[in-house]
Amino acid sequence: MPADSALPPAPDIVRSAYGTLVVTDLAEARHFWVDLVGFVVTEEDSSALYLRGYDELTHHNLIVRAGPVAAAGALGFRVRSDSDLARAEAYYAALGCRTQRLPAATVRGLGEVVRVEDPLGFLVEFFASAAHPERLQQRYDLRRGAEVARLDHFNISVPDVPKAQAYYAGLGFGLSETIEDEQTVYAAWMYRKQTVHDVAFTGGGGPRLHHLGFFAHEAHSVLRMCDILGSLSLESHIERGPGRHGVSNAFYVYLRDPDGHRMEVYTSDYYTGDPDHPVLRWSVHDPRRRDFWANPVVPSWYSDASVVLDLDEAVRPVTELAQTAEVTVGADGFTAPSPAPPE
Ligand SMILES: O=C1C=CC(S(=O)(=O)O)=CC1(O)O
Ligand SMILES: [Fe+2]
Repeated sequence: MPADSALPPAPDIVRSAYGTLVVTDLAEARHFWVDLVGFVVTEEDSSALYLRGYDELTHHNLIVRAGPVAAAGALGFRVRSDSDLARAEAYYAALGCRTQRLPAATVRGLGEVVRVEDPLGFLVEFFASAAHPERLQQRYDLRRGAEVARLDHFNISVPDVPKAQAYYAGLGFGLSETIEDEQTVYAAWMYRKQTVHDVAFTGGGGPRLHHLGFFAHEAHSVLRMCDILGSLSLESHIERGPGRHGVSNAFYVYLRDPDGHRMEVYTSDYYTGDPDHPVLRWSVHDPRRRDFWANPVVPSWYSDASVVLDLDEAVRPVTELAQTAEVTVGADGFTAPSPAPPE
């Protein structure tokens, strides 16, 4: 990767804005994401759903589209102005990445989009202008399920966490929290908007999408989502939690959709907007790091993630973890934290 000084200016990224999931049964996925989780349908046709949360003022936070293989498509970032689209093309060309400029409305509800295969192997899209559908923030009468407000973050599974951290630092992302020891950074959380993260890196085979994180305003929404699934005997969609994170301090639950794509309902993290915002570094030996009450992380949360597509819609090959694993799966199938250092 060229030194940052040799690169043209990076696009001014405002926030992570939408994810794209390819599903093998659109009707089944619609039932999960709309009927159960409660997303609002901005637009839909026979091949795709354009969904948004109740606070989202642009066209969508999630595109769910039909395809032959369950996979993650593009991760969408909002940039500040149209000139940032040209910056994105120049920046990624200088990185040796393939880029495409898509005419307005190619992605429903958006103006021109620059689509890129980024250096980590993910498909990302940059957009500056978007349609503004009906404002739903105070339509409490419509709220259902987890009452998701907006997309909050992407969590991506990467074989080399420091490489991912350096790439996003080059895009001007701040660092809010890490999980590390003297030798390794196992995970990191980075932001453009003034909250804990727009993107997080989980060490593992990649490029894979670990999960899409969606913000809800109240911890009650996390609990209500779990109660709804329990009431319908659909508790198998609950993978991990509910609980309180150590990292981010958010209250959370993770769900798996019918194709196994992971989503998180996430609430009450914190402000990171001051220029001297200090990094919170968690020891990998701290059992409270991922769940503040030290409830164990289920093995699937570390092992499973969604494969990703390239510009040609082909599934990207997965490179195995290229650094020390954060945890090892014990003989009983549960994770065993890395051994504490000798006293
Ligand atoms: O959003 C998140 C915030 C914290 C955590 S962790 O499990 O507490 O590390 C995971 C996460 O990246 O999904
Ligand atoms: Fe998350």
